[in-house]
Amino acid sequence: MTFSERLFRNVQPIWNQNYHHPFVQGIGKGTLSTEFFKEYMKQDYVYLIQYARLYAIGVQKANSLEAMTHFSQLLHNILHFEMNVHREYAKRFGVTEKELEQTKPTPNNLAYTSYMLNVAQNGTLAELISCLLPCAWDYWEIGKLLKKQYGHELESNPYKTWIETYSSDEFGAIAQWLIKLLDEITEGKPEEELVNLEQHFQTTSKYEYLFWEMLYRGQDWPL
Ligand SMILES: Cc1ncc(C[n+]2csc(CCO)c2C)c(N)n1
Repeated sequence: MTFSERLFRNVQPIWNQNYHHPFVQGIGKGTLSTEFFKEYMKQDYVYLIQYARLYAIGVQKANSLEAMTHFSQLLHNILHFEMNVHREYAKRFGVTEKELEQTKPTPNNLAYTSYMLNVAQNGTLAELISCLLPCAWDYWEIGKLLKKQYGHELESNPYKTWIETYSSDEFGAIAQWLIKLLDEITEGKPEEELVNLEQHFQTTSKYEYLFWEMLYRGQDWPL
């Protein structure tokens, strides 16, 4: 079994919770209120700004020119394409780009990105990938599952673009490339190191769940 197969198998209890989360299901059915989705776009926008920095650190820590080039491509794509989905939705819902950019991250959002940035800056390339992979992989799985479950009524779903984006082969290819690289660089590594990497993978998977929770519960700072 490859390391990524082990990660995938062990993370299922967490990812299942993500998939069944009422916020995610609301996107799939198209019944999630505009107000909720608007808040999600705002929080996710500032999340992606921080996430993009992880790819920049990937450029810095890459173990080959090929990996370096790929990380820089991912950095470009997130800034120009994925964040554009957010900008388009925001425009549709009357949120300006400035408003998006100036969103204050909630406690969970800030904790999630701070955790990844800390590991990325102080850890190895394998640690960096273990942290950022659940985000790319789990969303692809969610996108595919929602498309399978609700694909027949997608035309009338206001969140169609979101579902189409994350279930697409292009997004799948991002996760697949990260998986391949992680499997390559962890081959033959001692169990102790793999346990540490799996810990990062599990932690950021739990943060993915907490991201949906914070949106659903309207988490904010107390003061
Ligand atoms: C909280 C949160 N988690 C995951 C994603 C999805 N996502 C973010 S970056 C990326 C890979 C892009 O190269 C993917 C799939 C999101 N938007 N928001």
